[in-house]
Amino acid sequence: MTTNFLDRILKTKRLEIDRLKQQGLTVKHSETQTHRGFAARIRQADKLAIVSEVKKASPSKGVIQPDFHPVETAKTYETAGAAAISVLTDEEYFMGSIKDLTAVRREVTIPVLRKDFIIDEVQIDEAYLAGADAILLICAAVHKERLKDLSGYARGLGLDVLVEVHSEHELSAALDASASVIGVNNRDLTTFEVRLETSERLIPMVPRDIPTLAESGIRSADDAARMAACGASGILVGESLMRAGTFESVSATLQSLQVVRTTKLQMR
Ligand SMILES: O=C(O)c1ccccc1NCC(=O)[C@H](O)[C@H](O)COP(=O)(O)O
Repeated sequence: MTTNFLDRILKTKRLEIDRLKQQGLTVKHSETQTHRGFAARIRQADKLAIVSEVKKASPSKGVIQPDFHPVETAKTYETAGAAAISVLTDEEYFMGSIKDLTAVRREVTIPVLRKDFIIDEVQIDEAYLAGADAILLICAAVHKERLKDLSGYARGLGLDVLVEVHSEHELSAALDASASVIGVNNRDLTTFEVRLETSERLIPMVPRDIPTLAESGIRSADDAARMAACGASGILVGESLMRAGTFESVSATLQSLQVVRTTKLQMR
């Protein structure tokens, strides 16, 4: 049997889940928290909503930003007009941390997404306790029925759920799982190949009342305009913002991506 990179990541996640369960990590019902609406921010943005990602490294690119300051980066994103922040919390493959999420959430006022490979309720509890407003669920990582369970569990805690798809088949599972937002990942997580055509094919199939994000490989105003033209409510951008460097350069990059939404999109 061949093992792809996603399988490798999920194997690591199962070990992390065992550790979290051994620690007895769980949400008590008295621990109610106020959440910033992630889906609402994407829906309401008058231009293409930019979910800006705090991402030190990735399996496909290695170290992206060696001079990594998650809180400063997130504050720059917010000042430059990001709709929300995505924090990669995976340690082993992305050099992130759940502590980065807590620190970022404390210093910004916009919603914060936990970007990780979530396959168990205990990881949702961990996200909740760390202060996340939303979590990511990846269709390629869980079976259809588990996706529904995990989405229902997160929404029961008041978290928004971004469900990520890469094919028609996965889109149907995401719709069944009552996603708050549907993300189309342009990156194939098994081969790392990036094709913006994936969003162009799938986003028009999403019912108009569900906000959508085009994810990965968006580097220029032209790319952003292509995503807006196919009806995306917003885009999720990591690498090109992380490589931008200075405050001025990050702001200029982010603002260049905030293209006008299409007429069709304004109706979402
Ligand atoms: O980025 C990777 O190499 C990667 C590999 C395997 C699984 C997931 C991966 N990335 C997660 C993401 O979805 C991206 O960080 C996100 O969409 C931003 O993409 P980009 O703008 O291309 O950094």
